[in-house]
Amino acid sequence: MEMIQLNQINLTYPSSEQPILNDLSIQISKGEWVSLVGPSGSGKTSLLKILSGTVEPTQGDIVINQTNINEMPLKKRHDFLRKQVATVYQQFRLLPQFSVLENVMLPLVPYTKQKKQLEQRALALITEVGLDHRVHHFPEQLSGGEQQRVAIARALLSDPPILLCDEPTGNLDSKNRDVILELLSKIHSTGKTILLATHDEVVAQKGDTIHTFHDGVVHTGAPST
Ligand SMILES: Nc1ncnc2c1ncn2[C@@H]1O[C@H](COP(=O)(O)OP(=O)(O)OP(=O)(O)O)[C@@H](O)[C@H]1O
Repeated sequence: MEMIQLNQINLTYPSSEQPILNDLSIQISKGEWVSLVGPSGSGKTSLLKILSGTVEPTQGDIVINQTNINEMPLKKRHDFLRKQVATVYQQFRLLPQFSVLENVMLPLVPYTKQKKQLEQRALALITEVGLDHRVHHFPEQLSGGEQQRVAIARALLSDPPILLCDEPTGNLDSKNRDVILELLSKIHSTGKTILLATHDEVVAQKGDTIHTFHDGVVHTGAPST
């Protein structure tokens, strides 16, 4: 079953004339792990932003989980995407003044009355990423790899079927990279669909499919075995 369909997506940012994505059409199955590779500036982050609703394409249809999101009013679209998609960033993006537990809980605090249940879920996710001994630490007290594990727990809080990862290991050494890849593999095995942009060949090879971006178009291939 298809989880994501992108039909003839075009993207030109208002401030430039150069199209970033040119008639891009890709289908992604439920549970697929897709690597997005290609030179800097080729549009990988832009595509992830289109899927998280932070950038609107100039043209084209986006169908997520059988729902055409172009046809939705803005607020409904954002509510829908909040449940379907979560993003993990290269820079972790944790809030420094909040503890690990608070960072993981925060995205759903405005939407939840049952704070105790939310806390229990956050604690379970923190344990799942192997950081139960760091629950009350603050981001600056954690290594980069640990911070990224917190960010992954935060992304999983709403149990979204789709995880977007933008260069998630770009700030990590190879040992921490491997820890994050192992964690993502575990998450993938629970049925999540993963789209991961990377410049790291080792990371790209983890995908079931590799989409290579170049000059606004995309070539699709399988990882080498
Ligand atoms: N808000 C914006 N307004 C104008 N141009 C933008 C905007 N965001 C990105 N761009 C441009 O769009 C192009 C694609 O950027 P994008 O970040 O999608 O590339 P990328 O493949 O993810 O690059 P990298 O591998 O360096 O992260 C770049 O030339 C960038 O400068």
